Amino acid sequence: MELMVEEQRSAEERRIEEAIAHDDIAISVRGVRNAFGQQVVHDGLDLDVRRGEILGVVGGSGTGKSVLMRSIIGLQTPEAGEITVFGEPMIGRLDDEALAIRKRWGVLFQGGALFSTLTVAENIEVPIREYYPNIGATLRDEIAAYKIRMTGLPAEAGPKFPSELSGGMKKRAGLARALALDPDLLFLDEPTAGLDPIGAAAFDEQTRKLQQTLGLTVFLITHDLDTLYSICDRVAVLADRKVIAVGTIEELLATDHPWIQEYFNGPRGRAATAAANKATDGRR
Ligand SMILES: Nc1ncnc2c1ncn2[C@@H]1O[C@H](COP(=O)(O)OP(=O)(O)OP(=O)(O)O)[C@@H](O)[C@H]1O
Repeated sequence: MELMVEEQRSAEERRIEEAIAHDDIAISVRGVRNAFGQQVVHDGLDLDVRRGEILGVVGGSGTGKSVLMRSIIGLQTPEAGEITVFGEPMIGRLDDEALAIRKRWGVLFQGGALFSTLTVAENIEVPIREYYPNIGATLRDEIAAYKIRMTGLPAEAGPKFPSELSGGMKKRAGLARALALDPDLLFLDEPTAGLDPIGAAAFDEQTRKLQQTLGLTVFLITHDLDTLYSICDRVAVLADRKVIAVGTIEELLATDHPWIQEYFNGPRGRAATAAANKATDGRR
């Protein structure tokens, strides 16, 4: 269900659509510096996210994964550097200036961040109300119902409040809200945190399926090694205030950075490798 009707599209929106269709780099981050008082979180951070990939973002606690995501989506203003999304500069752009690009992404924040006083359907409708105030209640409800189905939630979830949902259902409701505007870019901050392994694997599978069918570019922050092995095309590693390496897991394993070796070759990393190899063998 495409929300964007032809006459609503401004010249800027058309330019962004062109970029989305043709640019190979969805997000470009160059020389970004973020600091909170004396604490420097990023310094000279560079990263490219390729169009159509799932990029996993990993790093120790506090290395600034969420701050990086917030910088890209304009919730945090870096002290220095450049960030473009589909060629549009993001730093220092006022909310309404970057509106056309903001409509093209969806965000699932850590913990889901659903509005507790709104039902699932009402939560999904929030971005539609905000960005497309002319869309009527009936169409809004239809879109919400469609997104509920799309993320694997039962139809009965629509009128429920977040407090009535399981952890996995809350994540799916958050994902449904992130997909409300048919985005091209999806930001997921630790989507499988707090889910049991079966729920986490199902969520990963849903993410992969949606990414493939909708042609999404996904920026995915995670600590979950299984997620990295099962659905990420490439992985970016944050350490020492920068992205110290980015590539496939195989490419990362060929580097000799101690954190990367410890992370992927530690006991949990080895278990995830074995599970991934078993899954690949099973598919042959
Ligand atoms: N608004 C803020 N004010 C002050 N410090 C902040 C703010 N936001 C983040 N920080 C600090 O920046 C650092 C990076 O935080 P961030 O949440 O990005 O880490 P992370 O890599 O996502 O960690 P985790 O894996 O634990 O979620 C932390 O030390 C955090 O305390």
